[in-house]
Amino acid sequence: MMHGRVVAAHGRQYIVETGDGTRLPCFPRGKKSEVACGDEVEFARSSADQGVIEKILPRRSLLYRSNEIRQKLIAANVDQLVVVVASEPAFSDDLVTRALIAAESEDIEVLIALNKCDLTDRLAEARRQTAIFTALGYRVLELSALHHADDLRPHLQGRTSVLVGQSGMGKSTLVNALIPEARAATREISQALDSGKHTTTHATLYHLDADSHLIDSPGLQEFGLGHLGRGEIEYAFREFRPYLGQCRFRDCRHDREPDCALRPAVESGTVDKSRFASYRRLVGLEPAP
Ligand SMILES: Nc1nc2c(ncn2[C@@H]2O[C@H](COP(=O)(O)OP(=O)(O)OP(=O)(O)O)[C@@H](O)[C@H]2O)c(=O)[nH]1
Ligand SMILES: [Zn+2]
Repeated sequence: MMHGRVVAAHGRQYIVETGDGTRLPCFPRGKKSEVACGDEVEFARSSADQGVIEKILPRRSLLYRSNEIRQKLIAANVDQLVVVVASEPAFSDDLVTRALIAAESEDIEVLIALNKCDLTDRLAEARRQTAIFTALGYRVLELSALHHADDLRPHLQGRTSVLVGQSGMGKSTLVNALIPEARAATREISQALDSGKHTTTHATLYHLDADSHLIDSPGLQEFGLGHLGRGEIEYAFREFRPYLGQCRFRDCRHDREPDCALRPAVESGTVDKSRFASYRRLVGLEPAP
């Protein structure tokens, strides 16, 4: 049995890399594929150019994505989530909040990268949006992937980070600037996995240096929170924590229950109203926009 790390995931196919840099396309044993990019695995060679993943080693962390139908794993063993937003086009606060919740629930650090700061038309508005997160203690880094992508590099040092963002925020521009061989690597991986078909991989891990790694997860539109209960979601709103457990009812949803401890904090402005509105949408008290 060999030990390796999953550096690319596409459907049920994976590329596993060993310590000496050798790479092998692998399938998981069994029908259900629960392997994620970043996983440490034990695998065996089943033919000259293919292997079988026999075992997933214990994970430090695990992030999910989802569509309407099901949850999928996006990345394992990451220390940091980098959420790329931009001055334009406008970005969704709810999507950022979803990403933050996914990170909070796995104890992953968060960095919000506000990209395209060279485009100033909407910059003030974008800064108003990120200020809410800064006030909550999240780090926000202003960036221009086109001109100064290297500004992100120190924040990736010594960690495994996963980059997520809505389409158009400049995530690909950032990856290509930080990892010049990314395009070639992507081509190589899709060849190995799909024998030439033009499909993008769900997630790819790139090495920045010996102990700094970046996982790019294309087309990530939405963070699946289906695996989280209401209690975990409310806890992930870090500014709610002082009020949790203070309501009259233990299972208070902070909706219309009497003697709710959280609602007065929202009404007085101590807790940001737009964040409370996100909470209501995320737990289904309010329809999603
Ligand atoms: N002015 C400016 N434009 C940028 C910057 N970063 C990216 N862009 C542009 O924004 C557009 C979208 O960038 P992409 O890197 O393709 O965005 P993406 O987030 O990867 O989007 P998808 O590929 O749809 O997931 C492109 O036209 C980029 O050239 C930046 O820092 N400044
Ligand atoms: Zn309450």
